[in-house]
Amino acid sequence: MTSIEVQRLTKVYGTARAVDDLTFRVEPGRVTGFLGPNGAGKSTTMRMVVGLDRPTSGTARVGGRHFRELTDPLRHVGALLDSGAAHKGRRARDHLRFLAHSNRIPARRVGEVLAETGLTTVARKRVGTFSLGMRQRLGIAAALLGDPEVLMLDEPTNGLDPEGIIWIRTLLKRYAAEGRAVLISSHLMAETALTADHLVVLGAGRLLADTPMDAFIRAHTHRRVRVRTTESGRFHTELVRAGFEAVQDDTGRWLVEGAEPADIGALASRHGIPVLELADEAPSLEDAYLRLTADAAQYTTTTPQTLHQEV
Ligand SMILES: Nc1ncnc2c1ncn2[C@@H]1O[C@H](COP(=O)(O)OP(=O)(O)OP(=O)(O)O)[C@@H](O)[C@H]1O
Repeated sequence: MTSIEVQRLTKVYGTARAVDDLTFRVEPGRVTGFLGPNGAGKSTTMRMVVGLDRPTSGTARVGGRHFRELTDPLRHVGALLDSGAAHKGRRARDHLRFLAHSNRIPARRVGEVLAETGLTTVARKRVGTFSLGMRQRLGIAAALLGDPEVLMLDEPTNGLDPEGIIWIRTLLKRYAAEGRAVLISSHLMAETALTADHLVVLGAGRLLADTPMDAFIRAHTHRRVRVRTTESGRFHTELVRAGFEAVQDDTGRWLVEGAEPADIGALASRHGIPVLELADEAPSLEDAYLRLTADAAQYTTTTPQTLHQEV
């Protein structure tokens, strides 16, 4: 089983450190979500993994080897970094045939990946006539062509329709379940929460978190209970008296921080306050991510040398 190993990886453009002393591993058997604000260094890291950019220092390896040392690299690493990479005048099938031939991949794989990505009926069309979503599917088909142990996709859902988004989610999970290493960058938090088991989060080129999804959400959010009552004012008074912190949303519901529904239900009952709604608000990946990146941005402006690493 193969992993991606990034070790003290640094890329400097001029005076900017696009990637800054980054160390993490993408383990086989799970989907790793690669998150970070625009310009955090995700694409640059991925480009260095597949040898499209040269590190200023440090290493990025696949199964212990540099990408350039791999024979027939598409058979080891499938990558989608730029769905516009295929020549516009070329037919989709010919594009894949060329890639298969140059990587000594059996020609039958071309038909298989066209079918897998839903492109069979447009295989003879020129790439220049493709929609954004079709180009994205072709990029994914190219990544899958060599039946690789490692899959690395930059924003795989870009341009995909709702059916396509479910399809790629299912495919990535299946690949991981087969023991492959899967790394996907994304800005779509709800989608990442459904797809990834593990997260690597960057901020300004540095590692902010390398942690299982559940642990990440737990570490950066509080549980909240949402309550609607007919006696809002009295309920709030009793909450405060019992030591709870609560804010009211614009629908009049109270959001009680760090509370359990049973405690809040019991409190309301003790004081004879009718409860119309009582719900556990599951914290989201988006909440956790925004909290972490906001904290990190604040921290970097004050103490740039000692950015917290949650590894
Ligand atoms: N070829 C280049 N020359 C100069 N600077 C570059 C180059 N490529 C990337 N950068 C800079 O490196 C930093 C990291 O960019 P990168 O594209 O890796 O971020 P990203 O996390 O993938 O962002 P996004 O979420 O917007 O795709 C940015 O500040 C970017 O401007």
